[in-house]
Amino acid sequence: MSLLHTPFRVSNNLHFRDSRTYSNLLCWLTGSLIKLVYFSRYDDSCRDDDELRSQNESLGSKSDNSRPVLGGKLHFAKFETSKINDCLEFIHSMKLHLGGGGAYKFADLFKEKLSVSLDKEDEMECLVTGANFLLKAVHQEAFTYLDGQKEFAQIDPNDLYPYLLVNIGSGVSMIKVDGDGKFERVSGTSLGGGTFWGLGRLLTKCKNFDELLELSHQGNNRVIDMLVGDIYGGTDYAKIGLSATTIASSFGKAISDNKELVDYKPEDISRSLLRMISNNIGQISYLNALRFGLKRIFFAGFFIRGHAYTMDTISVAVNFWSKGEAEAMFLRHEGFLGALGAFMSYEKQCLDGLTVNKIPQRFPISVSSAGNKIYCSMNGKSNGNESIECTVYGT
Ligand SMILES: Nc1ncnc2c1ncn2[C@@H]1O[C@H](COP(=O)(O)OP(=O)(O)O)[C@@H](O)[C@H]1O
Ligand SMILES: CC(C)(COP(=O)(O)O)[C@@H](O)C(=O)NCCC(=O)O
Repeated sequence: MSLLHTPFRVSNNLHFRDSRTYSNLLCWLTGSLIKLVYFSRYDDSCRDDDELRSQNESLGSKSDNSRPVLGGKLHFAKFETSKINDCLEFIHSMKLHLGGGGAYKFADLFKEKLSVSLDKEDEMECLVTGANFLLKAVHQEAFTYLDGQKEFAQIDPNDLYPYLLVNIGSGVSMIKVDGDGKFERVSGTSLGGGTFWGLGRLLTKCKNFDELLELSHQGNNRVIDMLVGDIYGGTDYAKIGLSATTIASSFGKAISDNKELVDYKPEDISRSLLRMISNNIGQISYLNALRFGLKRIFFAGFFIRGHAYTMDTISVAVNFWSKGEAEAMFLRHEGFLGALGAFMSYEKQCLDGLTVNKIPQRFPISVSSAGNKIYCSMNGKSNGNESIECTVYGT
């Protein structure tokens, strides 16, 4: 693991009891994107602690009157790594550096600009902690996506394990998760989000990731991909279960066409590339799920970006290779698992005995995490900058 890919948190004194201005920042700096997770407490004039306590109790969450309670929100934000200065400015303007988290390559920068030091965390461990937390605590976190239909999955926190977590960042990690802190990284592939963005940038001259993704909407992969039908005179190869429209060879037409790069539309290139990467990840993921008898596969990482075509392609690949036996699921907070996991570990280490109690507004879900009860609800739109309402109990 390179330092660039290491999650960090800022060490700081956390004045938990005297916490009117409490904000705890966790900053995750990796190859492409910097993720921030931070907690801000409600303005005392908006909600008082008794109100929060009784709200939780009315929803079934037991609280201890002797412990201080903080109501607030967990916020999520992301910045491109090249825009580290915007990120620092944001942290500074929000005064987040006064409370907590974040990465090594930028240690000096953080020290110089914000006067905070950075601690190192284990990436896989944080990913798993973040995934377990979200899957157990956040209502409507996981969903399936097929043929344009998004369906939220009902996850029973008591029947979550084992599952395969596929994190699609710059590269791809496949992790078999058996419990809290119990996991094994079983596979991976270097053909991931960085490959899509890197090759896409070179081949289309797109200036940013969103532009490349947007292009793929309008493209037609059949212009560049060689289909089974292209090989067998327009017909299926039914005997081995391949329809005429199945991709036989990604980018395969580019070898036979007497064309140069400029002759292809960037839209078509983007589409083919997106399908190639998504298909491949879906297939390898399923094979690993099969290897360990795992029925559920959760896909995360910022490559996905809640993009319909990406999710659809991954779902179709899993469905195709498993003959309908396995199902791909996606997470609303796809890109924040590591940051959230590091935030959770910070809570555990620095705030001994802390209970995070998240306020369920409509769908209370009780989960037990390291002996603590967690309740939560979501605000905002999926996979963007959003927040989770929560209350925090101190010791
Ligand atoms: N704004 C963006 N800039 C760069 N890459 C992006 C952006 N949004 C999504 N991505 C995709 O997300 C990938 C990085 O995913 P992420 O989960 O942040 O992993 P990493 O930890 O490797 O940075 C990129 O390789 C790219 O495919
Ligand atoms: C090295 C990494 C864990 C780093 O994580 P990332 O920043 O890509 O999210 C990941 O890129 C990866 O698992 N790459 C694939 C390596 C392989 O198994 O071939």
